[in-house]
Amino acid sequence: MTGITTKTDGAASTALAQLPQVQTPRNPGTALDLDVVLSQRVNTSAVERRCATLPGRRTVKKDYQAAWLAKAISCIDLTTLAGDDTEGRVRRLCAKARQPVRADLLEALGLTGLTTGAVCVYHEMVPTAVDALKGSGIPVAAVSTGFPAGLSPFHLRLAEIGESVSAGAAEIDIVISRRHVLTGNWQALYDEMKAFREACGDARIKAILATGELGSLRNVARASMVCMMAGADFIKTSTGKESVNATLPVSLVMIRAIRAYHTATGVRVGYKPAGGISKAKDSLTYLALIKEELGDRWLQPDLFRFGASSLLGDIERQLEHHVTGAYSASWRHATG
Ligand SMILES: O=C[C@H](O)COP(=O)(O)O
Repeated sequence: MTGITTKTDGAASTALAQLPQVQTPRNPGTALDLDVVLSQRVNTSAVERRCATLPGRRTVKKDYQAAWLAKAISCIDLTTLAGDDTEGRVRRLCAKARQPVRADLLEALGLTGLTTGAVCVYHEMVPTAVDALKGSGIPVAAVSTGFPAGLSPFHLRLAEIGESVSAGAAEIDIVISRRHVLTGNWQALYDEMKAFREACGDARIKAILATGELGSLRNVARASMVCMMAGADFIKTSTGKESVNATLPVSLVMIRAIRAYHTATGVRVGYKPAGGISKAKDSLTYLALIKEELGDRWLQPDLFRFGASSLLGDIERQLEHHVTGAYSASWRHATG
């Protein structure tokens, strides 16, 4: 991905939009340390209190908001994961990933080089996406391992990863076995995650925890830690198919696990909230949370992504409002 430049005024907007595009080293993982895993505890009411104040307290306005929204776009894994996906739909999505905002709005904002962070599809659509994104530098992410339930035979889940990597996917979003978390079988979760990581080879691996199915925030914290110890490059909340997907409390717990892992190992693991994030305002809240809890280094696409199918359309509407002062109907902004 190329660097983003923007004409919007202000040091903060410049700092946000122009941090150098880098690629963090991969997470080599550690041995499974059950003492550390079992020491993960969550004060649920404190987490809820912190999250309740966040959306109202943190608002950015005018040019700063435009710069933050451009930042959000650069961190979107633009996603289509539907049973009726076609090559045509995936090609339209990829065109949108290459140019996420209408040309006249980009021109007015003085934005150049803006793309989404990746395009995320099912395995069958990987070759189409790879072809459509050729030369753009935008990676293709494939959901894998029997997504979304993760209940297909283990050897097939490993083979699926290999197939997607061979087809050109640079990122693999795996789903963990929720039952290993629900039964406290941390060794099984670690072994599974490690095997998935090995099957990925050079492709970056995102571990989808499906947090809405893990029963408690404590389980979310422990599963996050085990997946990072087993070498996850990213931890991701949800498939988008659970009845509860990304939430701020779950995000705070996962982000703090990432911070603890970084403190212990020096390794930066990425974070991807996914599922149900469709409003520009919500994207700003997530960016503020990351900035406050992890710092600016995590506000780069190599360490932060939104998994979202419809967020981009709302961000584009907000950017149009920023430029013209008027809101247009959502159908005027093609989202693929
Ligand atoms: O990983 C991405 C999610 O499946 C997208 O969910 P969404 O359609 O609710 O944005």
